[in-house]
Amino acid sequence: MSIKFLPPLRLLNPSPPVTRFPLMNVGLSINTRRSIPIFSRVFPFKLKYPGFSSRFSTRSFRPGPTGSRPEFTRRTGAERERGEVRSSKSLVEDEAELSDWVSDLRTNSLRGRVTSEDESDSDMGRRNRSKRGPGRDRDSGSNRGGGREGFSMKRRRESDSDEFGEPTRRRTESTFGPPRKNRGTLGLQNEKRGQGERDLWLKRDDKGVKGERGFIDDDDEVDDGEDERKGLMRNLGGLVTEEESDDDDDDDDDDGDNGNGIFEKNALSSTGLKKEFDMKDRPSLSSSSDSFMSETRFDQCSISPLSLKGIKDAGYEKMTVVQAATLPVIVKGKDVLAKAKTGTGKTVAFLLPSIEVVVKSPPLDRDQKRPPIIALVICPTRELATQAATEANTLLKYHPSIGVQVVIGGVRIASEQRNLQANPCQILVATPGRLKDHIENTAGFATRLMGVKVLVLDEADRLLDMGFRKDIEKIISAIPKQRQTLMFSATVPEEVRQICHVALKRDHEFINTVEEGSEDTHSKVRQMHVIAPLDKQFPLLYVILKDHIANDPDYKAIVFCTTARVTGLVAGLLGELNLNIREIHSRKAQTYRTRVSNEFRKSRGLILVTSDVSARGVDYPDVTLVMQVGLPASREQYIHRLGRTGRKGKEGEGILLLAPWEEFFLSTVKDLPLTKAPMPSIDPDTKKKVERALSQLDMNSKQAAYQAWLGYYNSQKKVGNDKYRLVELANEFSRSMGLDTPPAIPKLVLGKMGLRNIPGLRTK
Ligand SMILES: Nc1ncnc2c1ncn2[C@@H]1O[C@H](COP(=O)(O)OP(=O)(O)OP(=O)(O)O)[C@@H](O)[C@H]1O
Repeated sequence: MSIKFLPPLRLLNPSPPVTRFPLMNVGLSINTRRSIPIFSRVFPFKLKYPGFSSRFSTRSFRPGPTGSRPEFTRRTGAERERGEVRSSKSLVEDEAELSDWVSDLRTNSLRGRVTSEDESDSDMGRRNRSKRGPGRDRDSGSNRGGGREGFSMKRRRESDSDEFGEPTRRRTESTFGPPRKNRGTLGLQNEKRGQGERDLWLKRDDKGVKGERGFIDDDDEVDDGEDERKGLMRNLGGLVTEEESDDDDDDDDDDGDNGNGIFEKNALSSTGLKKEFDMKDRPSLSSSSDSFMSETRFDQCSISPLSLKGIKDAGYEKMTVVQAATLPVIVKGKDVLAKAKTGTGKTVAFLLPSIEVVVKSPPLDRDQKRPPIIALVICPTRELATQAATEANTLLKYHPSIGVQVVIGGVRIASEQRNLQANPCQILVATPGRLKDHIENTAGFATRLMGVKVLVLDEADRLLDMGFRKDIEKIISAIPKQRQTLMFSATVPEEVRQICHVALKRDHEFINTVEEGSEDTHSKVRQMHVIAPLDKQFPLLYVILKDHIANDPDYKAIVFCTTARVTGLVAGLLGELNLNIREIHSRKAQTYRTRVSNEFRKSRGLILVTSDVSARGVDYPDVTLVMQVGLPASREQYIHRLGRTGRKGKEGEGILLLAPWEEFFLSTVKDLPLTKAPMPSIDPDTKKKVERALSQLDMNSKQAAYQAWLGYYNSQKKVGNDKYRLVELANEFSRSMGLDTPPAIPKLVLGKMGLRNIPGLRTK
């Protein structure tokens, strides 16, 4: 048996010294049976599937090899200064604050505080807002984390009107010559894409999700500022925590298990250390090295017969690579941090074992006043949460006694409360802000959460970034420590590895299905960049989209923009240019977002113009092109956005449109096969057409876009550091919208941005 070890560099890659995570120290006595070391050293991962490392690696994080108190490394003052490893500090800064929060919950929950069913969401929202102070709200839509939308202090309600009416599909001529089949947008090979994908947007009316509409009321729009939080991730380097959860770590180290078929050898030895893995034990992969499918069938794993029936009905026979790699480990009860490329079936990978935990739990007693929630799935966006709940319902087809519900921002909390009471569920899918609202305001909810046995953080790196982490910490403090935690993402930057102890046990497995030396993106997705000054970008966007449409009548494109307001502007422009577009961003009502999302899922011949609310996880089948206009907030965000195409091993195309001064971004993705595209030409007619369309756009939308643009780039260190240059660039953007004079910005907003008295800005 040949055993491959990972390169020494990686073996010498311990996490930073970690201290006891203060959150875990607060009044939750439940299931805490042992004291936890104050410091622990996270040991290098172990290769779990030797010889298989080229396909995926798995790392086990453990205390010292002898089980002794782990060592820790002291940091020098200089290191601290550089912020390489910051001293252990929760984002919930005051430990006492968190402690009070939790004990308050307990008291209220035990008292059975009743929230009036008539209490409107807005009332509650107001109350919460005032409690949290301005700028603290999340799912209820405050502007947080640096004012991605120009620091507007107040969110506006938006009507739920469809601005674009019926599709206006029009065949257009290709800028690069006559319409060509089998040619990419920018002249590259473009084969016909697979058709007839199963429509996964199944609805089950007998379950909590009831499609989307069942839970979504019409009249309350609040946006959760998802856009506004992006971009913070990159700053995590300076905010890395050393804290560690103080979970027990040996209970899960059970000695192998009984019936996990092919994965039997993956058992842990009685010492808690892994046995080496034999090549023949690894899940075999389908013949194509690029395939996301494995050769392992679901029935080869210890899954309940009813779940297997559900899987079969869903059309799944074999596991995807990430499912085959994680399922056996998860069903043994281990905590798992898993990395797998976009569109490769991570949702099923965490839902299926979570369902199995519910199956093994005592059945729900309908008369129980506060039936426990057993599996808690947290997703960063509403669309993603709804999608995960829908997938759960698909898998639960033959488990009529297991219920799923979703709680997300933008929906009346009172209606969610009614549903939670009327249809007790064992699986809850939630966005963080709304979940926290329920913990604080829904009678008996905190008690129900004490039944959680599995916590899932989907898009884990996102949920642990600064925009969400504080809420996640609070949520974690409200559920039992003795639980299994699963974290999944297509991107797991080192910073996240270092702070994952916020949620995971020390002995968790890191299962990385991205082949060693391979990119984080799919080889079947052609990636190109176009560098052009701002004044050329709108015409270029139009030309590229038109060319794509001409090449592929079955096109389905997504255009990502930097902020919600810029998205609104671009959507307006492309609509004015008679392209068949829809728009989704956080400034749109949730009902509208849901409707558009569903429509786009089913459609062809449509362009979705969106902010980063659609960047992660959303599974739109057969997207042919992903365009990213302007600086992506981070390398991770670039990868997730691109991942909306090329799902399930299909082909796709990605084009990144940057200004020359944004070219520095390319260095952050230089390991990805991103090539320079031939510069499309803009004929004078096209130029005029775009100018005319711009002139038709509402001034308010231009003003809002300008302010948002300024806010976004101000928050991007590389651009925002030089305020003078930033303002010059913003005014260039303003001119690109056809404005001779840049719009005025309220003084207060400029003050918040740190841009007062910068020449070139107009104030009001
Ligand atoms: N075993 C399977 N066989 C075939 N298709 C599958 C299987 N498991 C999942 N899928 C399908 O694969 C697609 C992508 O799955 P999913 O959305 O979970 O990907 P993901 O890895 O979570 O992507 P992202 O990183 O973008 O969130 C979905 O349409 C899903 O139904």
